[in-house]
Amino acid sequence: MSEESVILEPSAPLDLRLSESELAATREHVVSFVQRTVDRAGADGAVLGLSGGIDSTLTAHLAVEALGPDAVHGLVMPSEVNTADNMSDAERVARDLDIEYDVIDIGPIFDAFVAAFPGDTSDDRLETDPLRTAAGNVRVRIRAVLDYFVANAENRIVLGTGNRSEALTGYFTKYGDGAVDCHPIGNLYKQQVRQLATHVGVDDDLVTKTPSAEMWLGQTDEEEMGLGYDTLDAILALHVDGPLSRDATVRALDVTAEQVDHVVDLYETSAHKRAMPPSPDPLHL
Ligand SMILES: Nc1ncnc2c1ncn2[C@@H]1O[C@H](COP(=O)(O)OP(=O)(O)OC[C@H]2O[C@@H]([n+]3cccc(C(=O)O)c3)[C@H](O)[C@@H]2O)[C@@H](O)[C@H]1O
Ligand SMILES: Nc1ncnc2c1ncn2[C@@H]1O[C@H](COP(=O)(O)OP(=O)(O)OP(=O)(O)O)[C@@H](O)[C@H]1O
Ligand SMILES: [Mg+2]
Repeated sequence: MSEESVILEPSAPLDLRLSESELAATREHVVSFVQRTVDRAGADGAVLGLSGGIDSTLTAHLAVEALGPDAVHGLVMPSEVNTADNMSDAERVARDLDIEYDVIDIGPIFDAFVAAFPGDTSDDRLETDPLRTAAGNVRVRIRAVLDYFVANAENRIVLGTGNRSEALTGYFTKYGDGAVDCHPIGNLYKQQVRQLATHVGVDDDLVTKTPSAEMWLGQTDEEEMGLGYDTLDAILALHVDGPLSRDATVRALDVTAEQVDHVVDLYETSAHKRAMPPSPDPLHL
């Protein structure tokens, strides 16, 4: 973590945990959602990217429960900014679930994109924003292209792995990891993703791993967003999704007004990522 970044947690975090019976109901709800979505699409199964992170691991577990291992295809898509540990965890998940999977090195595809771009794409520039984010988003979008190649070729749908915390803050790449056919765990805050993962039997080291988009070396979600998931989830649940005012949220969570404003800003500035691209109203000439 860089010296200037500070991740603040509330002194009294909101307890968003689900009870065992709620976890069982949520599991059943998501599994039947995946079954229904595949059925309605007339598809033969699903494809998803496996990163070794908890969102894709939980989604893969629930997809296998819904469709059976033969109907789930995983893609592990490393590049030079992914850690070997994460990629071997991704393969471990596929092997443990007994699903078909491919490992596709996206490094050469990314290099071709960079080589085709007419501007200065020297390594120094690619490691500094705004090009660092732009380049990371290219990697994410390359994975989406490969997901859809498999979906088209094998009559599958693409399963997204986005959760509610990411959706409400816009913490995903538009038309990258957001380019999917459905989000099975899209109603769960990150804390609930971890809890459901434990409930369905995901290994503890995967549940407790530090969340990272791996768009560049050393990236972590919490450092980039400027607050920890427990704080973020609590503010989302009470204020953005819930009825509490800004001041009541500050009092209830012992967070600062600036933290609440920061989350509201993430929510408001990412509205375009949660909507269909707009066109002007029809003009009847
Ligand atoms: N108001 C508006 N109305 C319509 N469109 C608007 C817009 N503002 C920006 N845009 C468009 O959106 C673009 C910016 O959005 P986008 O291209 O997504 O790029 P951006 O949001 O800048 O970057 C993606 C963010 O998501 C994070 N991420 C990505 C992938 C995975 C994960 C993870 O958790 O694993 C996290 C990543 O670390 C980064 O912070 C602009 O360049 C513009 O084209
Ligand atoms: N190297 C990769 N290979 C295959 N898929 C990937 C890779 N990196 C990211 N993805 C896909 O993009 C999704 C979004 O990444 P994200 O980091 O939000 O989720 P995660 O890695 O599953 O969990 P966490 O947020 O805890 O790191 C992943 O769930 C996965 O489907
Ligand atoms: Mg990740």
